[in-house]
Amino acid sequence: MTSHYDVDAVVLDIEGTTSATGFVVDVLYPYSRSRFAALLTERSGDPEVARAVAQVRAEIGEPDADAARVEKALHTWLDEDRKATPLKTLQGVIWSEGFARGDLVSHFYDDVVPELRAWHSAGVRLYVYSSGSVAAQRAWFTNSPQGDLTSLLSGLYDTENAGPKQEAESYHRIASAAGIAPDRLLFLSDRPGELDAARAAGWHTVGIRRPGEPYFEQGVGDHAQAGTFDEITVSRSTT
Ligand SMILES: CSCCC(=O)C(=O)COP(=O)(O)O
Ligand SMILES: [Mg+2]
Repeated sequence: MTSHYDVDAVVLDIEGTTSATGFVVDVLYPYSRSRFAALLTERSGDPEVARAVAQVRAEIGEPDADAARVEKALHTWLDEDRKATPLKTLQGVIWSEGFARGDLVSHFYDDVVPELRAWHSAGVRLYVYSSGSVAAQRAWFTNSPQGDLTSLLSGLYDTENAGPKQEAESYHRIASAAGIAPDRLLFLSDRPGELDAARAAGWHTVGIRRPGEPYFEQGVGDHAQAGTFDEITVSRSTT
């Protein structure tokens, strides 16, 4: 069934929504896993790396953890697919360099990019809100099989600049940063907890349910749902 939304902006989750979780887990995760050790030992003085390492140490409650212990924690979080902010920051450093080097090309489901172009042409602003870091998001949209998509985007939000994805406060923060009223925002995500938080902040929500994705069987509760982006029509009235 096609649903229609009159909104000023659509905010996009990535993994499970625009793009396949399998691609992230099978391609991106191994790429970062094999490069953490070098990053932690050779670039510990980089401010972004140092800040993330301090966050890992705080999270595991070991202020003096050495590089090997930090690496072990990162591997455990990877195995659990835990969306920990410092893990995502360090992955973002590694991935953005991998994309720039041409080692990586991102993935978008076939229905996504044509709809993003159509919504953008209709004057609807597009934002990303993902657990992946802003650096990773930028690299992801720059290096897509369909070319550089960053001109479609008005802003990028992650758990560092907006907060946890399952807390309503994060969605209030994004609405206020974007200068858009909550009821003029539509959030697309595969995870019911994220959709619940967005709705609690007054946003419209559509759960994206794609066969084979981790949340497909669980469903998206009582949120509106779509299997593909072309089941959603979006426009922006100017009155
Ligand atoms: C380009 S971001 C890489 C994917 C990732 O690491 C991630 O955690 C995505 O999570 P999402 O919140 O988009 O489901
Ligand atoms: Mg997701």
